[in-house]
Amino acid sequence: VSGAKKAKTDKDDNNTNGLATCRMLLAELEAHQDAWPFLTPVNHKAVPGYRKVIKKPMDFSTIREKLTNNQYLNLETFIVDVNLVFENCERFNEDDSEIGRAGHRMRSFFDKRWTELLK
Ligand SMILES: Cc1ncccc1N[C@@H](C)c1cnc2ccsc2c1
Repeated sequence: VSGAKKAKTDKDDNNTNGLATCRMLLAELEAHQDAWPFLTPVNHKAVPGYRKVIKKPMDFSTIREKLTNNQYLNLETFIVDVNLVFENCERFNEDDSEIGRAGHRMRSFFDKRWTELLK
């Protein structure tokens, strides 16, 4: 029947719980030129003290895994993990270091992008 209202289903609103936004933001983080220190879990065997100092390690590949396994309820829980990457970086690395500077650049990039997307 023409004009019949189509039932709204999740697949229609492809940004259910902001997960499409999470996928877009994560792809941009992974592609960023300053992402290199954050692409894989820090190898605590190769980085003395890391396991003791950083209680909740996080990196972009782990976030990718969690997103793929549907472990993020919404954009907020995703943003908590992304911010954990940057908090760990600031805790362990000097601001005036290669990794420390990369972390600051990545954090300001991310803050700008998700606030733009949420406007
Ligand atoms: C984010 C972070 N925080 C503290 C220590 C390491 C790292 N990143 C790892 C991948 C890493 C591990 N090893 C090296 C060696 C040169 S750069 C680099 C990066």
